[in-house]
Amino acid sequence: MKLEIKHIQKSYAQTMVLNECSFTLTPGVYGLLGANGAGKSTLFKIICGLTKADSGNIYYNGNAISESQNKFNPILGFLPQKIAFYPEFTGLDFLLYIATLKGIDRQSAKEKCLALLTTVGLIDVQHKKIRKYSGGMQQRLGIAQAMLNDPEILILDEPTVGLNPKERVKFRNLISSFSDEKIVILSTHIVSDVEYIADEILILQKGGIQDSGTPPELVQKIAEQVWECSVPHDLVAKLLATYTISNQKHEKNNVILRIIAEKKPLENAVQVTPTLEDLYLYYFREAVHYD
Ligand SMILES: Nc1ncnc2c1ncn2[C@@H]1O[C@H](COP(=O)(O)OP(=O)(O)OP(=O)(O)O)[C@@H](O)[C@H]1O
Repeated sequence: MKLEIKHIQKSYAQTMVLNECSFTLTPGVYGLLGANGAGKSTLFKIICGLTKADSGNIYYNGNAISESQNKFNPILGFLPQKIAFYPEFTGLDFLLYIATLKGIDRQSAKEKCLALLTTVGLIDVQHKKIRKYSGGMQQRLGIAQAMLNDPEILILDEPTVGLNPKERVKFRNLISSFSDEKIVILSTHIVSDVEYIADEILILQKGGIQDSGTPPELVQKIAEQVWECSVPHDLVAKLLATYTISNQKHEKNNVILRIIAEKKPLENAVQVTPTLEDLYLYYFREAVHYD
């Protein structure tokens, strides 16, 4: 199973969003990391045939999907960033409706919907109207609809938005159990969500995949560039303006700063083991603001 994204180009008016974007996915879980506006949703919509690329193509097992989107759709599951629910539908009715749209036969549809509602922890509220669901419940229903056709390729745009910590853990387990022999690609701003489940991280920046690798491989790139040091409170503002700071812990008399820098930033700085969170800051420092 192979999904190849080749030379995708996409602009909106004068803004180039994707520029010669190319990468290949085989079965596994991929975390797509990118700053706001990097083009993650655009890329997903192009793969799903909801937005047209200006040029380039996508191949599934060697076949260009633009020429056979209808054949490709049944093996695809997609959770868009903003899903349009019918608020007066119940959770079960909504899934049955999506099952009809996906062409799942009526007999197995109900069975599948109930099984998925159980998996995402909504079975007890299956007859409740969606407008009464919390944000996290709606998100879980969105994840369920994406999985309804047991897709070979599952694309989830910010799937963990609105989930509480307990739901996040459940989500990770759900993806791990689902991902066998499948391609799962998810975007998120919450680095810890992909740190544990993604086999590979893809860094989307400047219109293309700038870097990719397992979390330990990627983190290795900044192995000697993460420092911790204790500084007085009145020095923090100046250091924030000078360095990329991935964390600050305020203590009674001082502040412990975690600084990403090629050279030792302060006399008392000690090198520490980098995390994926540090790496995110390293790549997207220009896009991160503290104001
Ligand atoms: N339909 C559209 N018309 C014009 N510009 C668009 C359209 N869709 C997206 N854009 C712009 O393209 C860029 C990429 O947007 P996209 O939503 O793909 O990024 P993203 O990485 O998913 O961002 P976020 O993490 O904020 O959701 C942004 O500058 C956005 O404003």
